[in-house]
Amino acid sequence: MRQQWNPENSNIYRGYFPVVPGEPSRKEAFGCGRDVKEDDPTVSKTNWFYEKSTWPVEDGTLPFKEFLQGQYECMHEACMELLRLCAIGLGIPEESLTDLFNPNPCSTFRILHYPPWVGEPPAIAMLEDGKVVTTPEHTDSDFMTLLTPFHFGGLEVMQANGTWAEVNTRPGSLIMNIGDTFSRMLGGRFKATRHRVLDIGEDRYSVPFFLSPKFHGDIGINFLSQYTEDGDAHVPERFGPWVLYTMKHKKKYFEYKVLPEFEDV
Ligand SMILES: O=C(O)CCC(=O)C(=O)O
Ligand SMILES: [Fe+2]
Repeated sequence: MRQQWNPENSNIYRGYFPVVPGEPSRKEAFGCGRDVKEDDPTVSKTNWFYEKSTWPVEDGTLPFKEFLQGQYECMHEACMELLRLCAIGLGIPEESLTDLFNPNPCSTFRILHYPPWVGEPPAIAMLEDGKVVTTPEHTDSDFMTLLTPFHFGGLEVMQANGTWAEVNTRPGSLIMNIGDTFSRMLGGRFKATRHRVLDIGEDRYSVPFFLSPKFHGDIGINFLSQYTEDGDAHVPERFGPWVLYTMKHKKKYFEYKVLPEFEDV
């Protein structure tokens, strides 16, 4: 469990977080990343984006750590392939987006459990039409998300006309969401997907892979003009400080409320 909920633990960012009463987001989750090399000189010790993933003790019945680490790499590779296709579609060199994730992406692979509301949900979770959320509407702050929803319903996306549409899940398929980082770099040419999760009245599980650039990756605006020599000049900006500011001051998700500041230059 993260330090926020168990002061005996040193992990701040990776690991388990519990259901928090009174929050409109009703979920518990375990998240892991790809560990950086112990002595990587490019990674500051105070940078908790790169803290080592923490793992539960295993009893041998399920290779939990090995399975999740394997799935992380599988999802990472799928994202790289999708980004090569995006680059081709945007008319820029094939590896111009994948470079942002090499060698130390800040991505998180998360397994999520949404228990149904028990009793009356807090007013903050209720929608006007009587629906109840277990995750309020939001866009993901990352670059791109690949989501495994299994057969569970409950996920809704906002359409271009401003109305909500239910996502029909197909077991064996993935859902791809564009995140704020990618959308902002492209001046909104790819739109960040606004989405929310509704209470389905029973336990719900989903597995998102939040693809995030390396801490020093340049995610500045007008990204394309570096290649097209067209439009306003690119403004370099590092992913880490930008997303930290967004998470702490703009989005204020309960699971990130107490993230400490750090200097990493
Ligand atoms: O559980 C889902 O279907 C979506 C999860 C989600 O939107 C998120 O964790 O950001
Ligand atoms: Fe999301």
